[in-house]
Amino acid sequence: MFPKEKNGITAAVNALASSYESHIRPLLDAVDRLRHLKVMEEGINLPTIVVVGDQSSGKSSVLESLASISLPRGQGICTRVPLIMRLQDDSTLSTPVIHLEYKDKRVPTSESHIASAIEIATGEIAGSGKAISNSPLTLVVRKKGVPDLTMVDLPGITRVPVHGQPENIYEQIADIIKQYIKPQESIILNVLSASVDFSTCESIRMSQQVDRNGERTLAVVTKADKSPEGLLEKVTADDVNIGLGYVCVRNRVGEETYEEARIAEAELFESHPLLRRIDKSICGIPVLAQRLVQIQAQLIAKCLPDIVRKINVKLSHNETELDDMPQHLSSIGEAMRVFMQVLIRTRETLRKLMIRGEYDNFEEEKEMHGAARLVDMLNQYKKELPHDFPMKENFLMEEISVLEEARGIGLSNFLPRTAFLTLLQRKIKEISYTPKGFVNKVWDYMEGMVLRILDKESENYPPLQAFTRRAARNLIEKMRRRSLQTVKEMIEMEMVVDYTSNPDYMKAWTDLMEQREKFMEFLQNPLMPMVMNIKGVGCVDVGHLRQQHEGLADEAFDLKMRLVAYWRCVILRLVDVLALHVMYAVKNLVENELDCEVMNEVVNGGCGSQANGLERMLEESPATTAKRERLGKSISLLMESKEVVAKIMDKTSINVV
Ligand SMILES: Nc1nc2c(ncn2[C@@H]2O[C@H](COP(=O)(O)OP(=O)(O)OP(=O)(O)O)[C@@H](O)[C@H]2O)c(=O)[nH]1
Repeated sequence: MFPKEKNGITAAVNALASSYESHIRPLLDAVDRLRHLKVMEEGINLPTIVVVGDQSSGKSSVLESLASISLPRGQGICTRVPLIMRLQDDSTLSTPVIHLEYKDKRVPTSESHIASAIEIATGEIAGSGKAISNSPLTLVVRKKGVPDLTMVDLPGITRVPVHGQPENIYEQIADIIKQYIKPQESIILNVLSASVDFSTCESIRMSQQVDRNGERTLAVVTKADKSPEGLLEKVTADDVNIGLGYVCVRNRVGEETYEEARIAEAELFESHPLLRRIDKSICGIPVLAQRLVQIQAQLIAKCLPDIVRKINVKLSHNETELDDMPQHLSSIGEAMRVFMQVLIRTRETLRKLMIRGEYDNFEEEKEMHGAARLVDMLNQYKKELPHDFPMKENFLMEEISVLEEARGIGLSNFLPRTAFLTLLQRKIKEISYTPKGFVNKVWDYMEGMVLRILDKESENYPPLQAFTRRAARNLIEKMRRRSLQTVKEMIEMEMVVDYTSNPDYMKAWTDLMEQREKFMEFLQNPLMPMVMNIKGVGCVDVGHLRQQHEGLADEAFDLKMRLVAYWRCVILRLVDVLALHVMYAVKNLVENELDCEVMNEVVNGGCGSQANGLERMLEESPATTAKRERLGKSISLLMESKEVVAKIMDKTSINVV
């Protein structure tokens, strides 16, 4: 499929270029355009050939050989920033056109100045000295006969910091390398010196961490001229699991020209007694160039559909996020419109939750099921109220002592009303804390509900929230006070007036009084048991009434039966009236009062020098502005990227599956 090696790199690459120009070039241009657009900052990885290797393994020399240009080279750390090297074959050029791109700058340079230009640029990015940086430097070389390749050269891995290097240099370099080799879209070009045992190479250890089976790793063995012994055995044994295979090379040595270097390399693998035994299909820079061009084309074709998908997903995600962001308000009119929407939505949500019992948006949040929670609170309140007339002392003793104190001169068969009222008041006082507790509970709950809904509906406008929260709290306090006043009046009315039109009262009393005769018989007949089961009261001991209180017992029994019958009406009234009051107040709050209170606070709240709520809504928080800008930038970048990829998809036969 690929042309066989002819006389050196130029011939081979020319042949490649003519057969693949129409396919590889546009794909490469598209990927480079995406790289230039910094689409990787959006979390979209691009197909990349990443050059890694231990320090001084010969990475830069390999790149130099491929490009036939001089890069900074030597002992110690030379590559201090990721160097993206873009080689473009341009047969129309008689002299190469070279430039560097970094920090939004484009710096033209020439073949003879390239090394120093890179050193200057590296210094600007990473600072002078030996420090390293993660910001890349791009080198674009347009030259006749170079392979169309884009590769990233990374700083060499060093365990021991040399003088002037930070203590954590290893971690810093390892982090950069991992970031580049981790994505599945990266091909790892692992540069190994023939003079070392491959299994001890740090770069092998690192690439194995991200590419266990070596499927994405190609090894280039340099310095074949310096250490030819055992090289054939090493690449044949493949102890370090290199999936894409090995290519052995000899780079330029000393002041050789690139032409001289290629001739020397060809001779070396042709005539050296140890090296000539190595298969020619894995020897020399021209072979490496062919392999890389082939791998790169396959990689791009494989990755492009996924890149398109990722761009689309990211784009629609960012567009939705931007759409969901609060609208930037520029006039009071706009602020008013948005505020009214907040009010309307709040009212509708509360209406559903508190009145209609529709919980569609809060299905899982039981505490938000307002109408049902109000019923729970009412049931609990009902349970806490004593349904039977409370009795503390022995049966009828309290009634007898009250009757004794209420005696006056008059006919003895009239039951004194004051005795009835005294006992009633006493018992109502005892239970008065229960209705108070109930209304407090209701308004505590309502405060939580109203604040939560208001906060949710106005979450995009934090300055508005301060006003709406204040209004809601004030209103709930007002409603709470009103309810407590209602409870107070209700209790007072029960204490001063004994009245009911409920026919159940007379029916119940008559029913209870039918036990009177039997009760008197229990008192008068010493043979009867001491304990009697009285309807409405339960099993009671009556022995203490036999000797001393027989005279008043009959009257006290009647009084007790009236209280028992009436108590049921009182409890019913305390429950019913308060239930109606609470439901009415909640409905009123939702339908009318909340709107008025919030509106008043927002429009008139910030008196004097302070801005009112609507004016405050016009102020956007710096975080929101920054987010809006970031999303806007990201969307235009992704749209541009999408266009770049769409064009290339049209030109080639690659489809998104
Ligand atoms: N004889 C010989 N020397 C080589 C070969 N390849 C590289 N060298 C020499 O090895 C030294 C290190 O090479 P570089 O290309 O700078 O190594 P590097 O991996 O880029 O170095 P750092 O970026 O500093 O990690 C240089 O002096 C090169 O001239 C080769 O194939 N044969």
